[in-house]
Order: sequence, then structure tokens, then C-alpha cells
Amino acid sequence: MRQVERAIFDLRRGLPVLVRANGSDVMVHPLEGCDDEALAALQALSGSQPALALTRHRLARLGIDNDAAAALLPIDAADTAEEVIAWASAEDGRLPADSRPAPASPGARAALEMMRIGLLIPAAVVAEITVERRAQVEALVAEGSVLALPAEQIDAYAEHRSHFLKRTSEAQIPLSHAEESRFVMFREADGMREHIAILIGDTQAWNDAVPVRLHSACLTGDLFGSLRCDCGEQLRESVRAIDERGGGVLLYLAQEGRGIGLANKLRAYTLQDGGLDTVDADQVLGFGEDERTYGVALEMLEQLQIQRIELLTNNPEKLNAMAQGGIEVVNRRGVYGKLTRQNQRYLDAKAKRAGHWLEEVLGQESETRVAPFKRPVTK
Ligand SMILES: Nc1nc2c(ncn2[C@@H]2O[C@H](COP(=O)(O)OP(=O)(O)OP(=O)(O)O)[C@@H](O)[C@H]2O)c(=O)[nH]1
Ligand SMILES: [Zn+2]
Repeated sequence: MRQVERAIFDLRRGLPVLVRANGSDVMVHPLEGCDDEALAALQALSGSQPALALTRHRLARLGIDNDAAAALLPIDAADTAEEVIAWASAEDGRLPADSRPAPASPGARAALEMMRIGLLIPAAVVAEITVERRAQVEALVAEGSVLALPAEQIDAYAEHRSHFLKRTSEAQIPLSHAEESRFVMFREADGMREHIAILIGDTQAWNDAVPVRLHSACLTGDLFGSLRCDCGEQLRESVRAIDERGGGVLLYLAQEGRGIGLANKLRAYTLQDGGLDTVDADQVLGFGEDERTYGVALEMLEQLQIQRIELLTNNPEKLNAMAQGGIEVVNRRGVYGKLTRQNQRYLDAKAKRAGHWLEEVLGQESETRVAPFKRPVTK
């Protein structure tokens, strides 16, 4: 596992890494930080012409239907890094007319997975190592200049990361909306992300169905009171509501920007300023409408020995994730922030495109895509 973490650190610093997959090794360079020099270096080192690995979401944005999660686009020797970056992430990015996507190799798929774990733009330039260059590349790996790792390790990492949560430390922190609160910190095994469970009230006196809020981090809203979203108000309102209901848990999850990370969320905001809604802006960057998974939340609930819950959310996906993870959700309560001039478009998109139950805030005329909450069947 440690090799994956090291690789992600190198990629985040803009360095290429070598991914070994089924006997065909590929050199991977993140799209972020890719320039003409990097393209030329990748070509020289690998002995082959690099290609661009893109997600299905980005391909859809470029007008290409792709059943698989990713595909590879050829990069011609005459193409500049600026053009390649535009294909991968510009709102008006267009492919050359003769560009045809090829199926993504296991190495390319693993490359995109690393970009996602590293919270980079999910696009990478990959180049297959030719037989002639193999010895030279292996020498670089042996001397420690290039890091190498097998594609399977990256797949396994993505699958298992939620199962290695360590309860690291805790403390009593009285909050203005809930004086009796205890912060319990959990760290993922790789040390890259930390999540916090805030235990509110006297845990011995909690109701049989524990009020639970799963709150995904939003630095801009939670901390600075951004008016672009409703997160900060939902956070404080949840703490208050949990306290009022006799105590429960707020899981503060390191899933900034629906899982795409703060850097990408800021990019997405700039795209929204150009007219796109929150879902389309993420798609331009290569992301799906919601990149979050709730394995970490389920693991935290398990470690806290919570099995029956009342969930504070307007998001049907969270209910599904809990029910599918074996948690019994006996009830749902909405949690609302104020409607503002600046967040109306965002809340509209949440209701219309992701089916969030926001009629209370937006008024009855807002059409939501899903039926009201019915008690889900649990295992
Ligand atoms: N990518 C992206 N993320 C956003 C945007 N606005 C807010 N977010 C993120 O959306 C997430 C909202 O998380 P939550 O408040 O837990 O959940 P929710 O999906 O709105 O569902 P509720 O439980 O009903 O509040 C946070 O991670 C925010 O950072 C945006 O425009 N783009
Ligand atoms: Zn927010």
C-alpha cells in the first residue's frame, strides 16, 4: 500500500510515475502541470507517442459516448500541451476531427484512479515503454529517480481504503449549539485523510435510533459562510437538531466538493460563473455528478457501534448508501439552510438533477426527481 501513497505524492508534485500492468508498463504524467517539456520528456523516456487518458464523464462532454469508465485519445507529435489540456479540461475543448478514442489500458485506468485519489483533475498523459527503452527506465527505477508500482495495487487500494480507519484521538469540545460534544478523530491508514465523529449529548442516554448527520466537508461554506451553498447553515442546524433530539452523531467527512477536492471545486465554481450548473461544471472537469462514497461513514458507525439511525439529510443517495451498508434508517429528517440569491441556482440543481428533497426551501413548484422517503428495506 505504501507505494500507492508515495506515487500520489509524486504525481501531486507533478512528477511522472511508472505503472506496471500485464507486462505492459506505462509512464504516467498528471494533466496538471503538463507542459510541452513534460510531453517531450515522456516521449523520449518511453520511446512511444503519449496518449491522453480521460474519464467517461469528460468524454461525454466532448460528445463521445463511452461505455467503459475511461478511454485513451491519441496525442500527435505536433500537438502542444496547451491543446491537450484543453481537450481534457476546457469548457469549450474540442478534439481534432480525426481523433478516435481507444479502450483504456489497465495502466491508463490505474492512472486515472490515482488522479482521483490525489484529488487532481482526473486526466493523465500516459506513454507505453517500448522494449528498446525498458533497460533505461528500469535503471531509473532502480536508482530511485522514478517510482514504479503495479496497477493491481492501485485497484486494491481504492477498494479497501475505508476499511483501515484508525481512531486516533479525542477530546471534549463544547459547541455553541451543543455544549456536551466530544470530537473523535479517525485517520485513514494512508494518513492522507482524517474524518471526525462529533458525539453530541450523553451517549448512554441516546435514543434507540441515533440521530446521525453525514456532513461532507465544505471549507468555503462551513468555515467562511460562503453564500454559494447551504453547507455552513446545514452544519450548525444539524448540531442544534441533534442536541435537541437528545444527542447523536455528526460525521464530518473529508469529502470536500462532493469528493473532488477543494482545488477542483474552485475550478468548478469558476466554470459555474460562466453559466454552467454545479453538475455540468464537474462534468467538464471529468467528474460524475457525485463522486462520494460512504464506506468511511459506515466504518465509523460500525466502530461507534451504531446500527439504527435517524438520518438528517435531504439527499436520497445518503439514505441508499446507509441502507445498502446494513444500517437501519428508521426515519429521515430534512436539514435546511437559507435560500439566498447566490445559492438558488445551486439548490435548484441539487433538487432537479440529484433529486434532493428541498421543497421546503425552494417551494412546492420545484420538481424533484424522486419520490418522498419511504423506509428502506435493510439487511
Ligand atoms: N463539486 C462541487 N461541490 C460542491 C458545490 N457546492 C457545494 N459542494 C460540496 O457539496 C458537498 C455537500 O455536502 P453535504 O452538505 O454533506 O450534503 P448534500 O449532498 O448537500 O446533502 P444533505 O445531506 O441534504 O445536505 C460538500 O462537500 C461541498 O463542498 C459545487 O458547486 N460543486
Ligand atoms: Zn458548501
